[in-house]
Amino acid sequence: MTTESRLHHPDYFPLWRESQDTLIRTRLGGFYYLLAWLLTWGFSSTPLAILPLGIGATLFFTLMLIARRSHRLGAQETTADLQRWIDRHWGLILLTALGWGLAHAWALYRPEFAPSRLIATLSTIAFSTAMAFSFSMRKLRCTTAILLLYVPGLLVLALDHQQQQAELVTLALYFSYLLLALNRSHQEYHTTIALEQELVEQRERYDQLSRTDSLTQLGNRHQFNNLFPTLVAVARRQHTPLSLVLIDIDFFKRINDEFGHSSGDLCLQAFAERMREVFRRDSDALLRLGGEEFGVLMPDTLPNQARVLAERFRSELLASGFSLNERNLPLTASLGVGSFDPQRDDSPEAFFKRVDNALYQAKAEGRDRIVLADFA
Ligand SMILES: Nc1nc2c(ncn2[C@@H]2O[C@H](COP(=O)(O)OP(=O)(O)OP(=O)(O)O)[C@@H](O)[C@H]2O)c(=O)[nH]1
Repeated sequence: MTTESRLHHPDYFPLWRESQDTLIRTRLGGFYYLLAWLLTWGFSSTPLAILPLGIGATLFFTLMLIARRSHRLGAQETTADLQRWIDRHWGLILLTALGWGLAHAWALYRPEFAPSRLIATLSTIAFSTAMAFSFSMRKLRCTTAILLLYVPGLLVLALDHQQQQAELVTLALYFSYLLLALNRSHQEYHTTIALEQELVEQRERYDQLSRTDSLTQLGNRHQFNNLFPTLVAVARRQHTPLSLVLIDIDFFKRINDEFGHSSGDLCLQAFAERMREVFRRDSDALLRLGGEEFGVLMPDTLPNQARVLAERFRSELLASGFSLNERNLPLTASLGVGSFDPQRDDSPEAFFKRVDNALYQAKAEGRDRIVLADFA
């Protein structure tokens, strides 16, 4: 199954979209955590005196950056693959958030960070704001990430709440705003996804309609034009058989003339139903190519198998005719049957022409018969 066709599956699309969004939005994040730490450390009063801590935290944020960047989204096969990728990526996001929350708390706690504590606090506000707006696809996880960013710092401020009251209250208020913003952003995100999904499904429906003959529900000429060259190319490349049966109803004009156009339509529908009963393989493509001309494309079908099926179709049609208003009318068809032969057919058009000539010959020889293009 291609990604394109999987996207039309209602369970697959939201996860696929979410993983794409997560990937795009996480790209820059890892870098800014590292930068914020380097600034906080570098502008502390004694960066060299806290070298082990400085290097340790730098390594941690570098590692997180590399892990995020290298956690790529491959050609994910199933919804379970996507779900696993999203879970793992959230693991990285939450771990980075915890790392930064602790770094911020440490910067608030230790006096050597006094000159750079504003950098750390501003960074916490920036990271949690970005989190609330950019990662709102999962509310619980995003709330956890904001808590991990915020709570360690708030706890440190609370320890010394007499001195830090203003900062503590401001940060706590901003925190409540972030939770409200996250809630709204979460709803907006999922409304947008639902709309997009509806569009994808609508496009699929229109696409299906444009490929289907509305009277018989078989594939139409447009579908044939798309499918035929592709199947011929596959048969040529993989050396697999491909058979084509062209069918034309005999004297169909008489039905229209004698019983009216709507009876002619009923006849075409019954004819298509009969085709579905005989050519039953999933891989067979049943098509209405024009007025009363039909085609069956049969991949992986040898000439003899195609001939047997075509003959069965012809004889059963002859035997049963067409029932109209409790009357049984005679109904026959002429058929051209052929298989793609790379030695003889240098193009899809040449193959079609060969089978079409066989159909023409079946008509010319008296109708209600099969002519094999391979021997014509
Ligand atoms: N009811 C109906 N008739 C259609 C439709 N499309 C084409 N036709 C009719 O199909 C008839 C085809 O007539 P012809 O091409 O002379 O073929 P035929 O009468 O089947 O004769 P042979 O093919 O030579 O055996 C015409 O009368 C068309 O109007 C359709 O969608 N509905």
